[in-house]
Amino acid sequence: MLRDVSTPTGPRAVTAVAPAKINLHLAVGDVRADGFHELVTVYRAVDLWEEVTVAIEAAGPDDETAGSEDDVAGPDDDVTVAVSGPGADQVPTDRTNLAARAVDLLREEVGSYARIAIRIRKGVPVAGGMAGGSADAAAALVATDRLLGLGLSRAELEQRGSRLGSDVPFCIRGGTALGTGRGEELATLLHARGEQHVVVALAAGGLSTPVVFGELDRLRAERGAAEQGDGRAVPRAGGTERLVQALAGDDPAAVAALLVNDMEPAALSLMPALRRTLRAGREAGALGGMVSGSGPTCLFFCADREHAIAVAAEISESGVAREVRITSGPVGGARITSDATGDLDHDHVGGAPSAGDPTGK
Ligand SMILES: C[C@@](CO)(OP(=O)(O)O)[C@H](O)COP(=O)(O)OP(=O)(O)OC[C@H]1O[C@@H](n2ccc(N)nc2=O)[C@H](O)[C@@H]1O
Ligand SMILES: Nc1ncnc2c1ncn2[C@@H]1O[C@H](COP(=O)(O)OP(=O)(O)O)[C@@H](O)[C@H]1O
Repeated sequence: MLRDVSTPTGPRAVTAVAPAKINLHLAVGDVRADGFHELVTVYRAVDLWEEVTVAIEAAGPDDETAGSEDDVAGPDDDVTVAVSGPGADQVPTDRTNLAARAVDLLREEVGSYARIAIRIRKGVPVAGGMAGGSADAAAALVATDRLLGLGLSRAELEQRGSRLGSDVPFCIRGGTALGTGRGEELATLLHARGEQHVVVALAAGGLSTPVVFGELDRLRAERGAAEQGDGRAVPRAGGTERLVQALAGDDPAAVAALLVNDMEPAALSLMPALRRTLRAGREAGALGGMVSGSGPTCLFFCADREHAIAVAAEISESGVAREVRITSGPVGGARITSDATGDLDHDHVGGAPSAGDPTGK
């Protein structure tokens, strides 16, 4: 099954893209014994993309030693990572990079010694609650599978992805899906085809996902005693049925009325300035606004693209956001955009559909 990566035939560099996600519904349950929280979420892939190129620099000397200890974790320079685009300086370039971990996972599985160069172009806000790192892992898995000739199915790639992060399987799958477990168990929502146009307001700085989950636990514990009715309780989202029904239709206002994010109070507690951002979006006439996942990016849902452009302009003018973008969804999941022969050649690397383009188009 494993292609001989030392031969000059076949792709020597593969580029894949993977989309950002938003959570239209994010219900967070209690923390589990493994430290993760039980989630019920409606994921949607939107038109902001990470682009990952995975290239073979040189093959290892003796693939026949596959299975020896050496091939399990190669020396540090076996996999190199270069990152470009907005926020690149906040992304690790060592083996902890999720794209590098994805490459390692597949190399380890087949005992490949190939030296790999990874190039990431960021198009998703870093640490913004839109799964940029997970999208890197998703794109890297898809690209490495092709590069090493593994031929894994989408389901097999998603299963590998779940070992790298809860959001990774969805970044592979794309579209709209119900996520359960810690977010990695997916069921595609085939009828949820209504399009959403969304204004994305980036904050100055990021929020750490585990810190926001921790803050939610803290708030719930602190206010738990008050859940009898003094209004201080941290709300918990109900079921997804009505939202799923609304997503099958073409009324963006009906969808906007049903958006919910249990993590929002925790993100607001850690970054109170986000209240101003949410207020600015409401005042700009958005149909609905919410913090994106663990934040601090805020999302504003609009009637159509023209409406989104108007809302974006007003939010931008109000000065509450570091940067404002427009995007839409659903879009598909991770896919290969270039399967080049020869050394890593950036002129041949297909551009991500919208990486770095503020309009998302
Ligand atoms: C909250 C969500 C909502 O989609 O995304 P973001 O908004 O951060 O992008 C996700 O659950 C984030 O998924 P992801 O970023 O892949 O998280 P992981 O790497 O799996 O986990 C990072 C850490 O977050 C916490 N975590 C994550 C998922 C989960 N269901 N419960 C958790 O408590 C754990 O502390 C874990 O160690
Ligand atoms: N490719 C990557 N590999 C590893 N970490 C990453 C990668 N991209 C971003 N990060 C880091 O992971 C953390 C979360 O980033 P990101 O995935 O962009 O946001 P979020 O988890 O909020 O959706 C940040 O600290 C960021 O530096």
